[in-house]
Amino acid sequence: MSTIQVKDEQGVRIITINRPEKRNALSLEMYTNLTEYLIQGESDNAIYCFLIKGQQDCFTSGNDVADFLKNSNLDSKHPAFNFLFHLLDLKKPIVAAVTGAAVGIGTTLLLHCDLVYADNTAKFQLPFVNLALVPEAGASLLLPQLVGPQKAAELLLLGESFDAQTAKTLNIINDVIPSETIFDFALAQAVKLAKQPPLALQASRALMRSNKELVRQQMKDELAQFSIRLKSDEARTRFEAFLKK
Ligand SMILES: C/C=C/C(=O)SCCNC(=O)CCNC(=O)[C@H](O)C(C)(C)COP(=O)(O)OP(=O)(O)OC[C@H]1O[C@@H](n2cnc3c(N)ncnc32)[C@H](O)[C@@H]1OP(=O)(O)O
Repeated sequence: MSTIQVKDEQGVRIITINRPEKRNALSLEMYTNLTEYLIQGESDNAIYCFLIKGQQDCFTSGNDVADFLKNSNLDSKHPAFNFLFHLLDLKKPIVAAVTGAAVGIGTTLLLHCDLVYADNTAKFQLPFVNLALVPEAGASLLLPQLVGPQKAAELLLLGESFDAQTAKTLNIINDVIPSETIFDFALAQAVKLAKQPPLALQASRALMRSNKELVRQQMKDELAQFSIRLKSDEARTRFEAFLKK
């Protein structure tokens, strides 16, 4: 079974993260596949929108922590960061359906999505500092803009988990949807987007993201810090502690 599954339906490219035994932790190969599916979908004239989801009990636990230990050399071509830069440059809209854990990049990628739905099992967390790292995906810029600097400091510097209701109050997600219907609901919303006039949809989306170059620069600055921190003793100690647990 592939760890990233893809299915095209009613003009929507549905991307499902599928590595349940590791709580959908994202390996290098999974990032590469995610990026390929985004690139293919962008150039496919029959695709108008993306939907990203995980399993019913887990969205993604974020970057594979074991990979952090094995591959500590980072640049913009690293599969995780390459994926994030492609996400930034996407023209077609993205819907996300979050169920269970959405940790690290599992939460920050949502800041690049257009419509985000979660169920009551969703648990968001940004444990970058806890892992002796720094935020990525432009979260150090986008999150303070979205939730205010004090709340962003609480989420990013303390790195505690928060639930779907909190995420809704903070405007990180659009709505909380019952677990039984969340995937159908998210698909229906994606199909609605797919039926909009595509050029107007994409042009409007681009206008709403007029700070894109600022976000790109922030992502480059984050990457520079991230790669320094990733090699630090304090980070390696945290990764080893998690893996030994
Ligand atoms: C550029 C991007 C950066 C980032 O994304 S930074 C964030 C990195 N992610 C994390 O730090 C999250 C680590 N995972 C967790 O905190 C917990 O897991 C969860 C809260 C997500 C779920 O907890 P529970 O339901 O108790 O599951 P469990 O027993 O901890 O994990 C089950 C198996 O999955 C493996 N696993 C979970 N998350 C990861 C991960 N992120 N990287 C590698 N492995 C992971 C475990 O080790 C274990 O495996 P075994 O059954 O072999 O012992």
